[in-house]
Amino acid sequence: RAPDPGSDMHSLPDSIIETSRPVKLQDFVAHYRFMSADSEYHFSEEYEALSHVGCDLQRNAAYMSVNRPKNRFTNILPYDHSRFKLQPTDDEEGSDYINANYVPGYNSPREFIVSQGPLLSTRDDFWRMCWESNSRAIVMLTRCIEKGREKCDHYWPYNTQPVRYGDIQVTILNESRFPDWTISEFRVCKGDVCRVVRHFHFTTWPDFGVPDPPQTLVRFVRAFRERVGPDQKPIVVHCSAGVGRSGTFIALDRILFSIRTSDYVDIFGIVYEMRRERVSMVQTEQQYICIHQCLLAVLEGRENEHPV
Ligand SMILES: CNC(=O)[C@H](Cc1ccc(NS(=O)(=O)O)cc1)NC(=O)[C@H](Cc1ccc(O)cc1)NC(=O)OC(C)(C)C
Repeated sequence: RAPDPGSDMHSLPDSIIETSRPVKLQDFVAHYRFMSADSEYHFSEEYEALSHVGCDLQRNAAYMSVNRPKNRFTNILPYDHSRFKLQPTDDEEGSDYINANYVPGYNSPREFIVSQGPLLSTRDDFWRMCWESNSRAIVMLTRCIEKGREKCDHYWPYNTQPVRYGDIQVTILNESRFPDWTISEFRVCKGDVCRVVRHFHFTTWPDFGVPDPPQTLVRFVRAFRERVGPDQKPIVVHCSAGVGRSGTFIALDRILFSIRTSDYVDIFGIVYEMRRERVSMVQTEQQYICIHQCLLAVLEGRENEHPV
């Protein structure tokens, strides 16, 4: 049973810290109705039961004075045990640091590298992370500017002219614009070695909010997976802080894989596992409910439904 909200989980033996709440798929519609009743009371209780996950984990690298300016937000800091480490440059303290963590997916315990939206001062590090991890896909879930505030640096070229980010040169090869996302291919080169990296940019997901309608997110994940197979990893995922929208996207991706082979779905367990690797993954209760609404739409055959 989950500890009562507000209790100090450090003092609880692992044996009673709840880590999963599987639901039989054939019961999912009834489960959703139960959780939504009484102003979503049971969704609130379940989401609150996740609130302390990860609070025992260390973030020492993030707190180093040389690294603090590399963090976009003071409260979104990567755990030491799962953080992505850049290849350090000789004796430069903090040169291995970027605000990013490995996060498990359906296909691998390190399927995703989840990061904050690059800052102008860290975008060279971001490209170094993409290169050193050999990632061939970047999922971006925020706009660069939202309501007049910078949420993410424009870390890729504005046109087809090549741009250098440290030792990495990026050139846009092509761009396909859709109503809710843009899919581009970049040529990414380091010295004479070049790769193609695909960029999946969801452009209509408000910060702290949910896609409207939720099916839009299902269709985005489908469009992404039509182009990126289960063997292609790691996949870099970011939004602005790299927790709310990024966690919601990864949770849905895992669920859409799992329902192909399992009679059960464990949304609580998926979010629990992600939060052991990166703080606040799925950052609002409405995002947690949105994951359920996406699955409901899929199970009821409504994923391609468009609002009238
Ligand atoms: C609720 N807002 C936040 O937690 C954001 C970080 C954040 C998280 C998630 C998202 N959404 S996203 O992950 O989907 O991009 C955006 C921003 N944090 C800040 O704005 C923090 C303040 C804060 C808010 C809430 C909290 O519990 C602790 C500290 N401010 C902050 O870091 O100020 C700077 C940018 C001037 C250094």
